[in-house]
Amino acid sequence: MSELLDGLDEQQREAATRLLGPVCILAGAGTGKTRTLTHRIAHGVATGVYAPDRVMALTFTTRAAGELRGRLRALGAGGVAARTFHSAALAQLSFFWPQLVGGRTPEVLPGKARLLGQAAESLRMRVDSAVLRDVAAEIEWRKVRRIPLEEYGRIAVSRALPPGLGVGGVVELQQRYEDLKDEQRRIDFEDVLLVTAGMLDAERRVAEQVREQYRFFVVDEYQDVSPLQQELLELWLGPRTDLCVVGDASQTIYSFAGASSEYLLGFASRYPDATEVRLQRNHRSTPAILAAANRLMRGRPGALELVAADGDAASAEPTVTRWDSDADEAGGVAEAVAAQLAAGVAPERIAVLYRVNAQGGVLEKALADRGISSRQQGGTRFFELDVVRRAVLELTSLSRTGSPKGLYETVADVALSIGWTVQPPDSQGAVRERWEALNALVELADQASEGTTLAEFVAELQERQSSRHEPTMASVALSTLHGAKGLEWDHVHVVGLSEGLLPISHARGFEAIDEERRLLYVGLTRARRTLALHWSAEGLRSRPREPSRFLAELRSGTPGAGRRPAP
Ligand SMILES: Nc1ncnc2c1ncn2[C@@H]1O[C@H](COP(=O)(O)OP(=O)(O)OP(=O)(O)O)[C@@H](O)[C@H]1O
Repeated sequence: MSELLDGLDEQQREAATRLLGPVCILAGAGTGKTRTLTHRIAHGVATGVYAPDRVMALTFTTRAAGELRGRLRALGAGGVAARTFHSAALAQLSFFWPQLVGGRTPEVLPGKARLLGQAAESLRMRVDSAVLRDVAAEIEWRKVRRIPLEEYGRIAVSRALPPGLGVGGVVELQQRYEDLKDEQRRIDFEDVLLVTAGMLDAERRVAEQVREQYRFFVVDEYQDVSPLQQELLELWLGPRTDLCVVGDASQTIYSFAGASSEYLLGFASRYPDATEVRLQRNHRSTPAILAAANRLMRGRPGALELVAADGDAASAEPTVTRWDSDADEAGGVAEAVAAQLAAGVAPERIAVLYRVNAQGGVLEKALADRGISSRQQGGTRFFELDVVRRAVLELTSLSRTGSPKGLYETVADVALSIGWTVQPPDSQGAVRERWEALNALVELADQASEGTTLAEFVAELQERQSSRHEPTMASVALSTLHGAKGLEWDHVHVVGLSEGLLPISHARGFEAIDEERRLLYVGLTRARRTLALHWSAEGLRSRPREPSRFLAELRSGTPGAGRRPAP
């Protein structure tokens, strides 16, 4: 048996050896989806079942595509295409457009706001940027579901539309936006998929050529597929069935963007001959954390019962702490983080998670007040930080002219010239962040394998930049629950577990509340070793708050719940 299968558990191996035909891998949080997927592809390539350039691995984010590419390369399957739906479609569109239509491919709009503003102006509608944002969201909602504008006009009456416009206004604005876009020969993000699907559907030659190129398809995080993406996937496949999907219905947290776990859960009925494999052995968290996570999802469609791969019976129960106010909560969490750091935990192994971005600021400050550096996920990207840009620029030019020193010394010299020091600065905030960033670059150079040249190192930095694969900085992670998807930390704090924050106040109705439940589930399952849940009893202007309904569900049978953590 190929040694690529050695590091897999039994269920993972079963999934990784089913190389042909329709395969559906229902995989819970922390069960090693990416490992299974990448080893499956690499196994297929190593055994000669797949020609690497005929495999297409699809993801939903650039970060996930980059991670997949990196892992496949490391497993000897670097020739496999790992792309987002969007980039795969754009590549095909750019290739076929000049042949079919002639001329250059239409420019893709970087966002909708500007053109929507022009559309509103030409209709003499007075709307502010918040309304334009809401209308842009409506356009996206409609297009990823493949709903024509006329039909949208009929269903929009039951949608929460931006104030002041009415259904007629929203439809009119959307129509004008589409017209302007056509006049200017531009397309938007969703059009990339719509136009590519249209092209494949209408032009047999194009469909045949694309199908000839790609024979085996793999989709990661399949619970996030939208009707539009599903349609494109079916067009890519044609009559063939060599499709492997991996997903977890309990982690569907992008319904607002069109994600639907229906396709994942309905796979077996669409492909009656499909092989279905369930991954339920969780390699990440302790049994106590998994018990809480399982309780939260019990009875939900597609929920998988997670079992700890290493059953450490002595694992600590998740704690629940009530605080008097948000400020107390932030201070208390910062104290708890300080205690974890003092006990020797590395900062990058700790995360504080919350529902909305705005909650991050107060936490960042509370941590900084205690001399703890933190980093908000989704803040300024690593490679966009000023010092990192300068360092990459200098390293790139040095790689061309050549450097007399070894890789580590060269990178350290460049970092020193930009302000890095061997010892970290005492101060926090921006100074510390710059230091951490340069230090992360120096560490990358330190960890590079023996004999890596400067040119190779620079190429790796560029690959990391394009795939958003950021090096780890020695700081505590602050992240929204959405931003935490796919990540893991030893110690996780989730704050704001009160009604109105989680579930968030605008989540009304069973479906919307269930999406909030799944968001919390994603948060809980990020924790490897300890999980601390927090809520505060007083909101803005001293308004009293109730604990989140989800806490009651987690609490049942959780002995440590309801108590303050031990000092
Ligand atoms: N067979 C295995 N043996 C040991 N560790 C494993 C195995 N499979 C996965 N892991 C580890 O378990 C953790 C979870 O794996 P991974 O991140 O791939 O899971 P996932 O299914 O993508 O999780 P999620 O959906 O929750 O983000 C990782 O730390 C990974 O290294």
